[in-house]
Amino acid sequence: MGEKFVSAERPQTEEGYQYHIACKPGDVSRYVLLPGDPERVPKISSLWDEAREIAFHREYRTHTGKYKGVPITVTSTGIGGPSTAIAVEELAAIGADTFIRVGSTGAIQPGMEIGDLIIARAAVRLEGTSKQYVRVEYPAVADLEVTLALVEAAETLGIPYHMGITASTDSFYLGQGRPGLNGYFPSFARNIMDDLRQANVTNFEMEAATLYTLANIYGLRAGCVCAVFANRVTNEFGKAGEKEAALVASEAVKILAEWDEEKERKGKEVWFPGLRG
Ligand SMILES: O=P(O)(O)O[C@H]1O[C@H](CO)[C@@H](O)[C@H]1O
Ligand SMILES: O=c1cc[nH]c(=O)[nH]1
Repeated sequence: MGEKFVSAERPQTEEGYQYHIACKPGDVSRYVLLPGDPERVPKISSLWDEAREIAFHREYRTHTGKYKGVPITVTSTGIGGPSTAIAVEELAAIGADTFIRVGSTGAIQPGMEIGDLIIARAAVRLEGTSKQYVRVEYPAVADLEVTLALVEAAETLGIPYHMGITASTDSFYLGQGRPGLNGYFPSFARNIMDDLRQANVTNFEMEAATLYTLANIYGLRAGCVCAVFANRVTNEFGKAGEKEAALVASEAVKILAEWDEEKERKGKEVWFPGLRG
């Protein structure tokens, strides 16, 4: 990428390499999958027709390739809002406009098992990053088309899913109602899981609220599909459902590309089922 940057406000090189993600215009598709874990990047891109590593800088690992003929990118965000906001800022600056978080999560409602998928139509903003962008009343809502494409993808592939509202936190432990070290468990943390469960929130993770908030502010599209690693009702934990989440997200990109083409052909701003054919 080189070491010479042209701006302190938006640090990038003359060729347009972005400071953190180390990618430049032309390196990424408009459709980008966003796992937190960099180790998930090759697992996801191995499901595509072709892929190559573009960059691996800090927590940001990027592969670009094709899934069923559609150009697609995956970039890891690392854990939490701050690094996710950086990924969205820099990816959008080089041409990305549609994001799908492919995460792991903790389910808090009964009937959600390890390995199940949850598609989040909205996120509770329990993180801090989005609050540095816009006031707290602003909605962290998923894009309608991306969410619908995730549903269509799961149905097409025959992969079961739940639809839900995620709560995105800055803390995996206290913030998600887990006791801290040596049993530190103040009352506000003790009650958080039950309060959210009563409000029909389905799961905990740490990035969707930041992603949705920034996407809405900037006129980008975002959605999220997560695999349940933690069952907070039965207190079980297991790493399952990653591949299914990756397949659903990749298939959703193929579907979105078709819908985007259909919208353009018919001069419509929003895709709706009646546009088909
Ligand atoms: O598996 P990823 O996508 O990283 O997502 C979840 O896992 C991490 C916590 O273990 C947080 O980033 C959380 O959102
Ligand atoms: O419980 C969980 C599992 C995965 N990721 C989270 O943020 N929480």
